[in-house]
Amino acid sequence: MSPHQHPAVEVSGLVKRYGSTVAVNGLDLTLETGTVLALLGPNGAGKTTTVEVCEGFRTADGGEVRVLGLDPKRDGDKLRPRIGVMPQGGGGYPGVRADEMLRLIATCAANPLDPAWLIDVLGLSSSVRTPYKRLSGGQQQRLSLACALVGRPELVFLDEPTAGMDPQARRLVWELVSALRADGVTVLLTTHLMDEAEALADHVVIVDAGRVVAQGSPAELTEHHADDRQLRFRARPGLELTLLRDALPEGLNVREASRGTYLVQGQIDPQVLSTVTSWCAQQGVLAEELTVARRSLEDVFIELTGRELRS
Ligand SMILES: Nc1ncnc2c1ncn2[C@@H]1O[C@H](COP(=O)(O)OP(=O)(O)OP(=O)(O)O)[C@@H](O)[C@H]1O
Repeated sequence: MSPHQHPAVEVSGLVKRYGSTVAVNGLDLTLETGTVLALLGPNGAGKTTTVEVCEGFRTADGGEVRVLGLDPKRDGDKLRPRIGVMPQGGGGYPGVRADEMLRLIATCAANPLDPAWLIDVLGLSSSVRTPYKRLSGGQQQRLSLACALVGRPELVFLDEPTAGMDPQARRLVWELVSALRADGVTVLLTTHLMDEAEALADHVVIVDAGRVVAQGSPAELTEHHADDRQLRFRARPGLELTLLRDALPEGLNVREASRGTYLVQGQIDPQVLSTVTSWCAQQGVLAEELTVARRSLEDVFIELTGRELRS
């Protein structure tokens, strides 16, 4: 069978428990070869656990997982040379120097990329002799990404690849992921950053409490309610919204989406905006950061999970 006849990753009904905690609760996802999939969810949603089962680091309690057509646990020896893994939080030896670590990993690969080139591309040239423990969090992340890529994997797992990075380093990583995609490499990444998912992913899977709550391309997820807009403002938490609901036309959804963040969703017209600001004035409430916008991926995420994203 040609390797392109099956998806790069196929997960169905995945269940994983830690004692009484159900970390993953019947999760399904399909990652097509040559595409980028972003797994998006609040803290503790089960993203890392899912990725670690796919990598063969954890054993599932139920469900089916196929990675490049293989069982990650049973066929780990065949799978490992074909995948690259960037774990959450780096994972380097404290005393090892950046270039030593990358060269060591490169020696394990049949046809590695040039470590010096990767060091340069990832902006680590000035820190090659720095011990891992003295690298900044963002530098450790970049080194970890280099280690995941040096073996020219067909499929890469990136667990929060830009966590702790400054905007410039983040941009670098985005460019690298786009270049990987252009080269036909398949990528499964986890992220809390909407702009990251929107910029990089062909397919976004939103996960909450171990289950998929929505999935699609970023455009599909946001265009579902293309005519709807969202009015959003911040004010003191716990405002009583009954009077506001009564004053607004039917069909608008009004709620405190997360502590101190209020949303009015639906057909927002100038009259609705005026009603909301008048109500705020009556309540003696200064509505801060008031915006009216089309629904973004972040709005979809908050609506589905009831949680703000971690910044
Ligand atoms: N080794 C473990 N032992 C016990 N419980 C665990 C372990 N790893 C994760 N969990 C729990 O399983 C659930 C899912 O965790 P997981 O790390 O997979 O979520 P996540 O979506 O990756 O979260 P984050 O964004 O914070 O990394 C959480 O409730 C977490 O506390």
